[in-house]
Amino acid sequence: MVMLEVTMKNRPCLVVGGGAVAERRIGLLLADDADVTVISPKVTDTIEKWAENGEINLVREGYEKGQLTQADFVVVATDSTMLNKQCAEEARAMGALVNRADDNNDCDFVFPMTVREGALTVAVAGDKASPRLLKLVGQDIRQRYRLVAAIMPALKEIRNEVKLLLPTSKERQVFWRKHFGEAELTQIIEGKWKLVEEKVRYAVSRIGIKP
Ligand SMILES: C[C@@]1(CC(=O)O)c2cc3[nH]c(cc4nc(cc5[nH]c(cc(n2)[C@H]1CCC(=O)O)[C@@](C)(CC(=O)O)[C@@H]5CCC(=O)O)C(CC(=O)O)=C4CCC(=O)O)c(CCC(=O)O)c3CC(=O)O
Ligand SMILES: NC(=O)C1=CN([C@@H]2O[C@H](COP(=O)(O)OP(=O)(O)OC[C@H]3O[C@@H](n4cnc5c(N)ncnc54)[C@H](O)[C@@H]3O)[C@@H](O)[C@H]2O)C=CC1
Repeated sequence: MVMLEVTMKNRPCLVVGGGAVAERRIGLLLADDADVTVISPKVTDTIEKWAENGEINLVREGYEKGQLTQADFVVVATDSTMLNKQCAEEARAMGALVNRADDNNDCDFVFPMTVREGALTVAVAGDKASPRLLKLVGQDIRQRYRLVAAIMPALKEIRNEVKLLLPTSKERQVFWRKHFGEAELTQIIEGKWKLVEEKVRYAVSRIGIKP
């Protein structure tokens, strides 16, 4: 599998099933403004609220063969293995990519464990070995990189300045490789961003000045 970030805005997505797993996936899709349709006779309270607020289109029926509407991504998450298998086959025949909650070998795409902390997004996948372990790793990463996330807006600003001062991509690459490396990352993690910022800003101020 190749890990990608996909823009879901206005993209037709279908979720079959309305339980806890479906709810989690719908939440992720809505966070990027996907066009979500849910097919399920029963749904969780949260899914019910999304439907009331017009955030999703809810079809209150049990999925039956031949009932799927066109979608780019289909999440299959009913509590019946037989139904899930049938639904995944039908969705694929329509050309959709399928995520099947009860069988990790029958997925065209999976949802990696994703942690967001400010501007930082880290996604962790684990060869489908243990979602529980992924969750723990994700929590650990969020903790470890909290300070990194916090300084990202400041670093972005410096990067934009460097873009204006150094005209070629090659020059910018050389600049960043020289002034921003593992040692700086360690300092940021240790809460010493101000020191790093000072050093990098000094280097920026020296751009164009012969050593
Ligand atoms: C393949 C994948 C496909 C996919 O669904 O995309 C898949 C498949 C399955 N999960 C199962 C079980 C559980 N999944 C979770 C939790 C999460 N599962 C997620 C991803 C993925 N799960 C994809 C793999 C990604 C990869 O590994 O690279 C996370 C990361 C993201 C998310 O779901 O959004 C989310 C954590 C985030 C969160 O909780 O916030 C828990 C933990 C819990 O509930 O506390 C349990 C119970 C404990 C356990 O089993 O470890 C079962 C067995 C069902 C059964 O036994 O019947 C299958 C099916 C199978 O294994 O065949
Ligand atoms: N991928 C993952 O992270 C996990 C996957 N699972 C698997 O996913 C399955 C679903 O898990 P939960 O959401 O917890 O189950 P759940 O029991 O909470 O929800 C099942 C949903 O399927 C719906 N459903 C039943 N028949 C249907 C039909 N004909 N058409 C449409 N919807 C129908 C029900 O109305 C209900 O909303 C589990 O059976 C399990 O195999 C379980 C835990 C985690």
